Amino acid sequence: MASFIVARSLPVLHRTIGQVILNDACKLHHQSRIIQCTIPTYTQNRFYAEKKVFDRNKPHCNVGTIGHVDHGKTTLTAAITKVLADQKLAEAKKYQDIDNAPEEKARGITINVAHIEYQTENRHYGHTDCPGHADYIKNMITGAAQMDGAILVVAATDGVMPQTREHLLLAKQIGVEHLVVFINKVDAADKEMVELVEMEIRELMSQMGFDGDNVPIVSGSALCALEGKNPEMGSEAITQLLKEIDSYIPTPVRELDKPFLLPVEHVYSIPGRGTVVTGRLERGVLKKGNDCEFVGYNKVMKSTVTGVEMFHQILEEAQAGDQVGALVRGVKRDDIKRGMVMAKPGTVKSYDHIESQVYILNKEEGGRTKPFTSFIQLQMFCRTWDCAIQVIVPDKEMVMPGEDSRLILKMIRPMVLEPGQRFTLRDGSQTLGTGVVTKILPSMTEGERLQLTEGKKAREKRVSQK
Ligand SMILES: Nc1nc2c(ncn2[C@@H]2O[C@H](COP(=O)(O)OP(=O)(O)OP(=O)(O)O)[C@@H](O)[C@H]2O)c(=O)[nH]1
Ligand SMILES: [Mg+2]
Repeated sequence: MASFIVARSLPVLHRTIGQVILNDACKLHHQSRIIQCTIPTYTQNRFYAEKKVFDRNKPHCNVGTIGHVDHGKTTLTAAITKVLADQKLAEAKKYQDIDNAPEEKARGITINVAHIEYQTENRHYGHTDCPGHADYIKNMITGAAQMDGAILVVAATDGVMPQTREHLLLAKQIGVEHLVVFINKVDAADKEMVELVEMEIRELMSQMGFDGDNVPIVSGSALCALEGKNPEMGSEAITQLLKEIDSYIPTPVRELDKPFLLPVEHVYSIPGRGTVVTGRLERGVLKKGNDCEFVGYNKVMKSTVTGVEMFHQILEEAQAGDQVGALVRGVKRDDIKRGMVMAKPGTVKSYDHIESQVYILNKEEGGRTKPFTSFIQLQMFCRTWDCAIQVIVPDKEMVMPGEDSRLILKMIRPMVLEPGQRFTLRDGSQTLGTGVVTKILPSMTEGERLQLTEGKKAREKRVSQK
């Protein structure tokens, strides 16, 4: 901890005083509004605090918790930080620190994804805790899109449930290939039940194209670990889980030599500092002083990066794969939106008309039961954005569930896309398929776009009348 001068308005300090350890100098200067105090890091994003420089001494890997609502993903996230904090490898996060939005506290469920940092002996981790509730699947998709591997949490008391399947499916489609399973709540289930759930998971994962026979499955109780009870199913199970994560999820090869690209996940305005955008750096290297461009939603805005951080620690340079916060100059918070891409100027463009190859899920995989034809309106999810689209089936009358098909997609607004990029298609609350961009087509005319907008409005009207 370091001493430094804070010359800010007192009400701000008063609000955060619980987290600030004041020394004698502070009390002396209290009246003169110049406060000297000792403070671990800035709180409420309002302080200029002395920050640590991030020490890149281990490979960085992004993981996270997925699974059905209430199976214990947030409890497990908190438990991991507790167990690692005991080894000085993390800062312990309480359950309430992770689910900290008022609605999350009131309902006891996760709504927004939360990013947490910890380390093992081998790697530095960014951990994304995803919501399990079906209503927040959109947030889950964004969260999972940033993971190199995931922890599937299944409660022994429930076994496989609808969002266990759906999250597995989405993970597969998004390209999260390596999963480790944690069977939770073994304190509330008997041994036979745990064994049955394990068999059920292996079978389901094999069906979905994962290596179900060999996937590491650890059983334990996140709650016991968090409360420091029953170490065998508590802290020891967490340690075992971390070992499996370390060895089973490979560190991906990062594209460091390409121009940088960061899909924007959140935008914050920090008084006195400016606008900060966060997200996972998809490729390249990002440094303070780099010129950048925000592209998406019919806009292109130029800016300059004036600071780069990871988990509130200063980065000399952010590398692909890092969970980054970038301070940018000259753009307001309201100018930037989640879903835009921050990239090296001139390296990306947005498009609204593409050709793609898409696999349409069958009923068993959670997809549609009926075929569809041209002009169906769907929602396309990609990186951190989603957008209404109209589908044209160029080669045949209709596409059956379980089929692979070439599809032309017309988007209601241009977004950043490139050949080879993967995406998910959803119809209301149902995942319909997964695809890859194969070709960029000439931009739509104003008339075509207008037709699309009118079609979307008519559809929304029909849905609201139902
Ligand atoms: N008995 C028992 N209860 C647990 C355990 N882990 C979590 N719980 C309880 O299960 C409930 C749900 O836990 P959460 O961690 O919020 O579940 P979640 O998966 O994050 O839920 P969503 O994010 O809303 O999908 C809470 O009441 C926890 O205290 C466990 O190991 N044993
Ligand atoms: Mg949760």
